[in-house]
Amino acid sequence: MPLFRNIHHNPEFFPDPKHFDPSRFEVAPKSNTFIPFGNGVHACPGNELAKLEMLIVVHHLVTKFRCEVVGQQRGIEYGRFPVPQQGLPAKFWKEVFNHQI
Ligand code: HEM
Repeated sequence: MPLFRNIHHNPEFFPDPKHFDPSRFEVAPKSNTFIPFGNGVHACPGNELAKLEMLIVVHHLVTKFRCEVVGQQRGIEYGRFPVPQQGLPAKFWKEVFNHQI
């Protein structure tokens, strides 16, 4: 199995790879350099479901809730997948928005 983390942290493909910069994806990455769901015969079969779930969760969070991070952030832990060190405690509250289309 390829080491996806190494590919995703290769500065040749992702300059300053440890810097959280979602805007880097405004330009599509070079093919076969961004493979969060793996590839080949064992590529993740839950790929499309996972993306749909993320889209639904983010949609509801940004349209119905407000949030803020509680306490200080302590960096990123680089295991097989990057995760916030000691979790990412956050507070969410429901907000009533006046959506007029
Ligand atoms: C953000 C969410 C997810 C990520 C980043 C992810 C990532 C991955 C990765 C990197 C692999 C290994 C691919 C390889 O070996 O080349 C994998 C395998 C797998 N994933 Fe996911 N996955 C996610 C969600 C899901 C979901 C929602 C399901 C099922 C509902 C799922 C089911 C599986 C299964 C069964 C395998 C093993 C496939 C095999 O060995 O043939 N995954 N996933």
